[in-house]
Amino acid sequence: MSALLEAPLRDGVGQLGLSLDDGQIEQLMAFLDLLQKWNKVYNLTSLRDPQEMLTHHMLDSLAAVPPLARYLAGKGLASPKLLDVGSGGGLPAVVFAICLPELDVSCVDTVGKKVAFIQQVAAALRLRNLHGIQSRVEQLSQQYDVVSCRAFAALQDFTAWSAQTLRADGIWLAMKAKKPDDELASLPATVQVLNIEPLKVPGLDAERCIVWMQHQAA
Ligand SMILES: C[S@@+](CC[C@H](N)C(=O)[O-])C[C@H]1O[C@@H](n2cnc3c(N)ncnc32)[C@H](O)[C@@H]1O
Repeated sequence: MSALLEAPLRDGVGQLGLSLDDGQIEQLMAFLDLLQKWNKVYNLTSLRDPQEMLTHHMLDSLAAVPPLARYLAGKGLASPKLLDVGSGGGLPAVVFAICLPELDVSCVDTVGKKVAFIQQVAAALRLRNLHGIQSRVEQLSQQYDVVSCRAFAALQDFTAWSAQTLRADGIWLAMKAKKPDDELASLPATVQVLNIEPLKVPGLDAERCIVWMQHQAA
């Protein structure tokens, strides 16, 4: 079924200016298949239509890859580490791990079966840079260069609950629909907003952005 989605996926990847090899396209397609196959068992997403999964989940997540890649290239880190908070079925984490093989991606979620799904995806797609952690993010102590989220929580909760996991010189990447003015206004002085970057998702006529934030220097 989802083989029919390969052409629109390749088209979207092209529109985003991403250069992915055939192996990476195969991994993205295989991830879509696994999401569809296990959705009912693991309750990963409310979307059931494969075409919607492509646009609303996969292309939506892919749209954040070029900005993330630019950030990582600018930092020049030898082995960057990202934590995706509340990653559920692996969005955007699995897409990041496929497109950026040099990035080590950890997914934290409270729900064991969602973490089991991430581990299953990592094994099936041979993604050695993808890991699942079952925990509340508040209970983690390891630190990361980038801490991301999508459809997780208001910015003030996301940053408060994950603050101890972000290195002093690290960055938060929060994927949002339209610019969340109320949430931005509620952020404490300890969080500095660096940029609100609009995203254009191929095939989706909707507002999307990344809110980039960092620890405010004391
Ligand atoms: C709406 S889902 C979003 C899933 C995915 N990021 C996406 O965009 O489709 C939010 C996820 O956050 C997880 N979650 C909620 N509170 C959490 C916490 N304190 N720490 C870690 N995960 C949490 C939930 O179990 C759920 O899987």
